[in-house]
Amino acid sequence: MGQKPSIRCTTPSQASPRPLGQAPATPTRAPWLGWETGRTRVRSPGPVPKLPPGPKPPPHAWSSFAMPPALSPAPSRPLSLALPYLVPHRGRLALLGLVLVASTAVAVAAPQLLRRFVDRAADGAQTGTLLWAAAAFAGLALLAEALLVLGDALAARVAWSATNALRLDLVRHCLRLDLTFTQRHPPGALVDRIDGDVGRLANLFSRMVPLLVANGLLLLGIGVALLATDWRVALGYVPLVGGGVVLLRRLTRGAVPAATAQRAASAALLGRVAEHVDGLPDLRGAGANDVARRAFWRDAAALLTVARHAITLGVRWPAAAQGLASAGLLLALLAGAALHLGGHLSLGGAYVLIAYAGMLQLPLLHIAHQAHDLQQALGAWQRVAELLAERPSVLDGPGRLPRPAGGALGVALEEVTFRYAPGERPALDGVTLRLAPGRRLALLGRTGSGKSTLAGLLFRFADPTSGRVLLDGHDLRGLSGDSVRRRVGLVPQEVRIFHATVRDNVSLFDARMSDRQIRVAVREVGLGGWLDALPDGLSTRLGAGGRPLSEGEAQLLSLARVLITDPALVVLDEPTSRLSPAGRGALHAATERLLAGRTAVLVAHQLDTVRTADEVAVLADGRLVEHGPRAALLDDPDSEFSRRLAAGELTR
Ligand SMILES: Nc1ncnc2c1ncn2[C@@H]1O[C@H](COP(=O)(O)OP(=O)(O)OP(=O)(O)O)[C@@H](O)[C@H]1O
Repeated sequence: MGQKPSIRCTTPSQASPRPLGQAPATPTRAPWLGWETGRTRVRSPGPVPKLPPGPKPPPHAWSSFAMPPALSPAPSRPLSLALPYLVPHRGRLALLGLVLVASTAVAVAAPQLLRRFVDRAADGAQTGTLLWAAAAFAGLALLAEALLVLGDALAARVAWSATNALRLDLVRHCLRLDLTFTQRHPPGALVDRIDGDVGRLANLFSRMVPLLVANGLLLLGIGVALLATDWRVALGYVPLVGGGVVLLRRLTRGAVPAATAQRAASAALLGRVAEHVDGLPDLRGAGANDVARRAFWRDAAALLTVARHAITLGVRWPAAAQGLASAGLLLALLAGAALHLGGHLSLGGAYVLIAYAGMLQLPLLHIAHQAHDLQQALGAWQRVAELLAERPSVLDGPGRLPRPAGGALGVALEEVTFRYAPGERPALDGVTLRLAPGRRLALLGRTGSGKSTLAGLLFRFADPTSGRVLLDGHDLRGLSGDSVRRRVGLVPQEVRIFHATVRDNVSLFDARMSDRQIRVAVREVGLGGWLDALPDGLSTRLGAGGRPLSEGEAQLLSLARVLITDPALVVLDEPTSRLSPAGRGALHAATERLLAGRTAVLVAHQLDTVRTADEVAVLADGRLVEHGPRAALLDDPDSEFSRRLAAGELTR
C-alpha cells in the first residue's frame, strides 16, 4: 500500500502500465485489488533500464523483453476445435458443398461447350447452331457467377456466425481464468488473440476453406475431363501433379511455426502500444517518452525479423506453383499440337486440352496465393487453441453461500498459507483469524506484508496454497464463485471507470439492475447532487471521451457499485487519499453507510478509518503478528498497533 490512489478511465481492452524494461511477471503486490490485473501500481516507470545504444536491437530482444510468455501447449487438432462451432450450421454447410460441386461442374463443362463450338465452326456449321452454342456458353457463365455469389454468401454467413460464437467463448473463458493470467498477458496481446486471431479464422472459413475445397474439386474435375478427352495426356499430368504436391509440402514445412511467431510478435507489439497509451501520464510524468519509443522500436524490429522470415517462406510457394502451371501449359500445347497434327484429336479437342491446362493454373495459383494467409490462419488457430487450453486454478464448487440470517457474514481463516508460485516466499504464512458477523476489522501492515493478498482470498480470487478460508463456516473452495460474489463486495483501492454510461458503471453492465436501484445507490453514497447535474442523468457517458470524474467522485461511485449488490461482507482496500479534507469527509460518510450492519475487512491506511474498526490485525511478512479488539490494543502501549501508531505509520 502506500501509493497514491489513481483513477483510470478505460475501456476493458486498454492495457495497464508496467515499468518499462521490466518483465511483466514480477508484480509488487496482489493483482486483484487494482481492479484489473497486470497492474503493478508502480506509478512511475521506475529506474530507466540501460538500453543498448543505437538503433540495432539485440537478436530476438523481444523474447526476454516484451513477448508474453507462451501459453500451455494445446492440442493442435484444428478440426476438433472448429467442429462444435460448425455443427450448428450443418444445413448451410451441406448447401455450400452442393454449390461448390455445382460450380465445379459448370467450370469443367464450359470448355466442352467451346470445343463443340470450335469443331462445328471448323465443320462449317450454320450460324444458328453456333449462336445456340454461344448462348449456352453465356448461360453457363451466368450460372457460374450466380453460384459464386451464393457460395460466398453462405461461406461468409457460416464463418462469421461460427467465429462470433468462438469469440464469445474466448471472452467467457478469459473472464474465468486466474487474475494472474492477465497479469502475464498484457490486454493488448489478449485483444489480438480474441479479435485478431479469430478474425483470421473467420477469413479462413469464409474464404480460404471454400476456395481450397472449390479448387480441389476443380483439380479433380479437370483430371476427369482430361481423361475423357485423351487418357495419354491425362497420364502425362500425373507425375506433374504428384511432383507438385511433394514440392509444395516441402516448401510449406516450417511455414506455420514462422507464421505463429509472427503473430506472437505482432501481439507483443500491440500489447506494448496499448500499455503505453494507458500509461501515458506515468511515462510523461517520469520523462520516459524516449525509453518508451525505444522499447516500441525494439518490438517493431523483432516483428520485422520474424515477419521477414515468414514472408520468405510464403513467397516460395506461389513461385513453385507458377512454375508447375507453366510446365502443365507447355505439356498441353505440345501434346495438343502433336495429337491434332497426327489426326488423333480435333481442333476443338486440342483447344480443350489447352483450356484445361490453363484452368489448371488457376487452382494452383489460388492455393499458392492463399498459402501465406493459410499459414497465418493456422498460426492463429494454434494460438486460439492454446488460449482455450489454459485452465483456471480456482474452480467453482457445487455449494451456494446462503444469505446470512442477520445480514452479515462470519469470516475465518484457518492456517492459511499462500504462495503466488511454487517455491516462492509465501505472501501469507499460517494466518489464523476469526471475525464474527457484523464486526469491522482494520488490517494493518507495511507494504508487501500481505494485506491485499488476504483481502483477495476472501473474494476467492485465488485459493490458499494450504489452509482454509471460511465464510459463515463454508469453505470457499466448495462454493460457486457467483454465490460468493453475491454476498461479498470488494472495493478496490484503484477505481476503474469504464467508458460507459453512469448506469453501466454503477451496475457493472448488469441489466437486471433497475434505474431506481442505481439512483438509490448513487444517492446513498452522496452523489445525488452530482447525478442531478448530469446532462443525460444515468445515460451520461463517463470515462475516456465521456464526462471526466474527480478522484473523489470516482471513489464514491465505486462504493455505489458495491452498495447496490447489498453484500453481507465488504472487503475494502482503502485508497491512500489525495483527496481534500472535504472529499475525505464525504468518502468516510459514504463508507460508513456502506459498512453499516455488515461485516467488513478494511485494508486501512488512515487513522480515521482505523478509529471506526472494532478489531485490528497487523501483518508482517505474511504473518499475523497481532489481532485483537482495537480499544484493548490501543490501551496497551507495547502492542504492535500502538507502536505503529506512535511511529506515524497511518495517515492522519
Ligand atoms: N501477483 C503476484 N505475484 C507474485 N507475487 C506477488 C503478487 N502480488 C503480490 N505479490 C507479493 O506478495 C507479497 C504480498 O503482497 P500484497 O500485495 O498482498 O502486500 P500489501 O501488504 O497489500 O502491500 P501494499 O500495501 O504495498 O499494497 C509481496 O511480497 C508481493 O511482492
